[in-house]
Amino acid sequence: MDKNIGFIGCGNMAKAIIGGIVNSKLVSPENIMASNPSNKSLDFVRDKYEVRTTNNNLEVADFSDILFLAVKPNKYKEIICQIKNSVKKDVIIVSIAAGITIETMESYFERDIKIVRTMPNTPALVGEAMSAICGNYIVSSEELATIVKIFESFGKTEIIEERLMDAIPSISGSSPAYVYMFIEALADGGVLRGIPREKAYKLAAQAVLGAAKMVLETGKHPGELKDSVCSPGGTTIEAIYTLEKNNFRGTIISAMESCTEKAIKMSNSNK
Ligand SMILES: NC(=O)C1=CN([C@@H]2O[C@H](COP(=O)(O)OP(=O)(O)OC[C@H]3O[C@@H](n4cnc5c(N)ncnc54)[C@H](OP(=O)(O)O)[C@@H]3O)[C@@H](O)[C@H]2O)C=CC1
Ligand SMILES: O=C(O)[C@@H]1CCC=N1
Repeated sequence: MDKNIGFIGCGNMAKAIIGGIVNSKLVSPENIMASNPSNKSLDFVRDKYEVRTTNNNLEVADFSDILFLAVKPNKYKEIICQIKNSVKKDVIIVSIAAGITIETMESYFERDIKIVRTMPNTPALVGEAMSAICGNYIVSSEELATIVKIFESFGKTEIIEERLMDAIPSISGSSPAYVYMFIEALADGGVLRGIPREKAYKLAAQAVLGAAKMVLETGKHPGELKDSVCSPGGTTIEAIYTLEKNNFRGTIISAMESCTEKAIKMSNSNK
């Protein structure tokens, strides 16, 4: 792709996306530039992915046809005020922040500007991100398709109505964290019974990967797939009974509600 892609902020999420894009070879490293106040993560992406780096956000603003704002949500106002007069006229701004609406970003820019609001996740680094995407009224369908192509270089995408964006962290943006906790718990349970820890992580993580692939590739309902694991009178149904008694599903849905409430609160407070 013949576009310059910039990243203001080079933390966990920017590093994952840069790694995903470079690994996919969609864009050549010299067409990617990242800025950050401290050098550690810049040195990392420069050494590992051979992308351009700078401490100067304005240099990235000036360079980019597509500009990712990869800072914390509470920095968006400050960053947009800093760069708004330095970005290219037709730049597409890509937000990856939880809890910042398109309307809020438009108000920070104080003029018509192309904005695509997204919610990716860190598995971008291994080409397995899940990203929700929506554009503002100025972004054409071709421009949105270009952004989707970039996100598809490091994972899967869904176009989502903006009114649903505050619910996306709970299901795919933040959920890798709970899945890691689940994998850690599975491994601990194995270690409790004498399975060596490294083998326990592999056994647990591959079981989660395989189960996720079954949902995505068979198209079967997760309940049907669960039933096929539960031999009558067998081991699995004992585990299911314990999970149900301990409100496994209710606990996950409650956690997701907390996540979404936080995103809504952030969207309101960032206005
Ligand atoms: N982590 C995740 O799983 C996901 C995160 N997101 C979103 O991604 C965004 C970034 O999150 P994440 O990567 O986790 O956060 P990090 O804290 O890892 O990264 C933020 C980066 O911004 C840098 N920064 C701070 N101030 C400035 C500035 N003035 N100019 C340029 N860069 C600056 C920080 O540098 P320094 O450390 O030197 O201060 C840091 O490297 C957030 O908006 C978040 O909502 C979205 C989906 C998933
Ligand atoms: O914790 C956060 O706020 C960010 C957004 C989604 C994942 N991490």
